[in-house]
Amino acid sequence: MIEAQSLTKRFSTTTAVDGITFSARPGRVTGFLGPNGAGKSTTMRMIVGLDRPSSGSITVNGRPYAEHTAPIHEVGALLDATAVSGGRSARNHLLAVAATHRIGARRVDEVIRLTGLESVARKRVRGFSLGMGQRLGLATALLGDPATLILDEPVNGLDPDGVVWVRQFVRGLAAEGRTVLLSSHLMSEMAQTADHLVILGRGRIIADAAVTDILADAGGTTVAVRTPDGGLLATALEAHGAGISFPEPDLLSVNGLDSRRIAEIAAQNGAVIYELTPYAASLEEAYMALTRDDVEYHSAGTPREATR
Ligand SMILES: Nc1ncnc2c1ncn2[C@@H]1O[C@H](COP(=O)(O)OP(=O)(O)OP(=O)(O)O)[C@@H](O)[C@H]1O
Repeated sequence: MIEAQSLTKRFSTTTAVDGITFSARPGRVTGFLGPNGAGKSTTMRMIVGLDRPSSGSITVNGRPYAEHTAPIHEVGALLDATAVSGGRSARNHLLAVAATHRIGARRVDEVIRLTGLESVARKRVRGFSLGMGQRLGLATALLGDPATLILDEPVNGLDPDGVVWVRQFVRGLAAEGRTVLLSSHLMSEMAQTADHLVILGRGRIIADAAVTDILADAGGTTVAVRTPDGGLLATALEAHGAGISFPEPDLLSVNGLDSRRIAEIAAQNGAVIYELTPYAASLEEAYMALTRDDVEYHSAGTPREATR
C-alpha cells in the first residue's frame, strides 16, 4: 500500500509535485499517468527516498521508506532500467545486489526464472537489448519479494512482444495481491494494464478513479444515429437531456441517452431511423480531454511556463 498525503516537491522555481494525496492499494495495478513533466518520476523517487518531500508525506505500508528496517523487502523499484553497470553478467549483477541485502543465490535464480532471463543470465549486461534490460530491472526489483512495486515507464522503447510480456507480468504481480504503481505517459497502454488511474498534470491530480469511471466521465457511450429527420429528432432528444452534435447532415452524435431510449423517443416523435450505433469514447480521448491544459509543450511547439 502506498499513501501520499499533501505531497509536495519544489526544485528552486519549479513545483514538480504540488500537494497531491492518493493511494495505491494491494491487488491492483494503479496507473500513474500524465504528460511529460507532470511529476510522476519525482513522486516515485520520493517513494523510495531518492528525493525528499518539501512538505507532506509518502509512505509504503504506513511508513516512509527510510524508516523501514529492510526496505528491499517492502518495495521494489524499476526507475531507470539503463542504470545497471555493463561489465557484469545479469546473474552477477543480481548476486551483487542480493549480497548487500543478505539475499541468497536461490532467490537470484528464482527472479531470473520469473523474468525469463535464463538464456542471457550469464551474458554481460552491456550487450542487452532494451527489453532484456527491462527484465533485469524487474528481476532486481523483485529480489526482496516485496509486496509493493513501483515501475517507471517499464514499456518505454519495447517492441510489441516486450510490451505484452510486461503487461502480463505486471497483471500477474497484482493478481498475487501486490501493490503495483506503474507510470506511463501512454493512455492506450494503461487502459490495458491498470485497474485504477491516478492522472497528474503539472504536479497536481486531475483524476483519481477506476479506469471504467474515467471512461464514463469522459462522456461514456455515444450513439451515432443515422436519420433523415435530424432536426426533429435532435429537438426531441435534447428535451430528454441528450447532448447532440451533427458530424454529417443526416448523422446525429448523441450523448447521455442509450440506444433503446433514443429509439423510443424517435418512435414517439415519428422520426425515421436508418441506423443506431453505440460506441465508447476511447480512454485516449478521455485522457487528451483531461490533460489538454496540462501538457508542458503542445504539439504546435509553443513552450508554456513550467509553473502556474
Ligand atoms: N532534479 C531536478 N531539478 C529541477 N527540476 C526538476 C528535477 N527533477 C524534475 N524536475 C522538474 O520537475 C517537473 C516534474 O518532472 P518529472 O520528471 O517528475 O515528471 P514526469 O511526469 O516523470 O515526466 P516524464 O514523463 O517526462 O518523465 C519537471 O518540470 C522537471 O523539469
